[in-house]
Amino acid sequence: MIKHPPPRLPLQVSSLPDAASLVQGVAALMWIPQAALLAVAVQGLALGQGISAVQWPACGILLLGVLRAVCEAWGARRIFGHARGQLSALRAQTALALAAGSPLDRERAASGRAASVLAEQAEALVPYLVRYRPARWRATVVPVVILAVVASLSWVAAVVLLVAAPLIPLFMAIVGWRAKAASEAQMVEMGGMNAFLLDRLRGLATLRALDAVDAAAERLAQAAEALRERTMAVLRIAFLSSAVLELFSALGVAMVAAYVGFHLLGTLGFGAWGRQLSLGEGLFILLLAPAFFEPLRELSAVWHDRAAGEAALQALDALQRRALPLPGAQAPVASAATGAARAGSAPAVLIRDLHFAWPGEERKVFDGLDLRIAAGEHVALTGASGTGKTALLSLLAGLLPAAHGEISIGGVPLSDRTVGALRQRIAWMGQKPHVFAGSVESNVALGRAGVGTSQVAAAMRFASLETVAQAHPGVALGEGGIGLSGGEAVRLALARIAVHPHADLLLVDEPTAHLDTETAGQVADALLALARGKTLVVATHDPVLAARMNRLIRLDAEPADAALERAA
Ligand SMILES: Nc1ncnc2c1ncn2[C@@H]1O[C@H](COP(=O)(O)OP(=O)(O)OP(=O)(O)O)[C@@H](O)[C@H]1O
Repeated sequence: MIKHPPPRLPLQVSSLPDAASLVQGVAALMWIPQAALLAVAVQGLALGQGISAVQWPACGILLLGVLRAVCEAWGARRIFGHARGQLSALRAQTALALAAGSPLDRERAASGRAASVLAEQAEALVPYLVRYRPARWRATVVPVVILAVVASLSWVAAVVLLVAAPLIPLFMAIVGWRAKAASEAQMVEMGGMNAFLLDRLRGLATLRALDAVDAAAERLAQAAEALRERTMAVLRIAFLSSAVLELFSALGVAMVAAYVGFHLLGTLGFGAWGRQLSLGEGLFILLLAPAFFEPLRELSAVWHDRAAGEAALQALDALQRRALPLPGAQAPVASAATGAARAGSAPAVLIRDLHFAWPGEERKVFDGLDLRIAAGEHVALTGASGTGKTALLSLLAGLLPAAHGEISIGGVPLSDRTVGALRQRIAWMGQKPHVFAGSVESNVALGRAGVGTSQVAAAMRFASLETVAQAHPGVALGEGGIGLSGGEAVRLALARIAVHPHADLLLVDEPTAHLDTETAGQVADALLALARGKTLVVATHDPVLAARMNRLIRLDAEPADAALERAA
């Protein structure tokens, strides 16, 4: 029995400031000595010391300026590199989690949405990590240090800063809640629109044939309009948060300036720990006041990056949710050599007490199914539509996890550990083989290891594909197999199986559906030629194909003992 994987851990980015953020914080604090030197120079000029009062402070300011620029540049480079690394890791983790879901999971994220989240929305993590996180760290450290320095000279100026400062985070928090909700809504809208667009583009032929293009275009226009409104809402909130902050920081600086001015004029003689501030000290406080608010303003400017970054993290996290895991997805992939070593003669297939129900559904597709297929036997799975032929083939191929029961292939029980190696000896042909955009050759080879041009050419000859016009070098097929007829697409799928070197269990789903009698006959001939000496399980409604198999298994047939019971 296939075990379900352990519960997934939520996605996280490391929360501690790294060395680069620390260096950037120190760079921001360098303004304090720079302001002090500037104040000393002005004080010297005021005392009539002339150019000599300016020379050394100017050198100091310049040196500190260069040092600050170097620190900021180094920190920014490091933070950016680190952020890209973290984003790549999160993308890889999400892509792996997506790949670890069964391809038959109905609840899988729509391809358009997954692509939109992985490619576009995930990018929002870079500004979040590069701008918001360091800004948040600077906003917690720099104002505290500046406040302490200002308080050592004037407690009144410190109190003014202290009163103005908490209003900023308070308003930002209020705005931030709205920003997060707006950002999430915008991203959902964008993902939904991408999914819709991709889906409708895939079904364009159907829409065009049934004259439903206008309706789809209208829905798309509505989705674009909704996205525009959501984007404007996010921008409005971003502007609002900046405006709130600018207002409070301007008020704070103005109040400090008013106090320092009146103090120097002697009107407000208190607030400097019982002494009178000098011109230099007053100027120093004045220069520090905007620097006190600077990190908070920076934080406000990047506040919407936080909302977008957290929404992106949640979206990446949501992509990892799955109702149906892919068996063995967590186990290492077995090499072709392992598969070859295990394959000797065609395998027998044994199914014992198999139970399976789709997630969230009461009705069981299989409720204790027992089946035995001998080594090298060719069987046809038949039964009314919906009886579970495709589901059974998928369970045998390890594409679906069984709830209970045992499947063994060539004496090896199918489990998370063995499924990778067993797939090496299974050839699968689904009901709707996917044809990728590209050449016929690349569609046959599918980039599989050990599949060279000679094998591809032989497989194409076998499936009579080399006579197809689209199989000429330099001719590429369109998305979803545009350029191939239905019969040619089936032959392409047969060529894919033919090229598989180790496959000795062929699982084939309705290969002759929708084909004319002659083509269906050719496909059946090719399939039987391919299955010589191999075990073949084919799901079919085609009585002609079924008649050519060794045995027929009706999935909707009543179990023998149940029938006996009823007769009794
Ligand atoms: N991915 C899926 N998620 C949930 N239910 C599914 C899924 N695929 C199929 N089903 C349901 O499972 C049941 C068995 O489907 P399955 O495709 O195995 O039938 P089938 O015998 O192959 O039918 P057909 O002969 O029409 O191809 C059906 O009731 C179908 O609606």
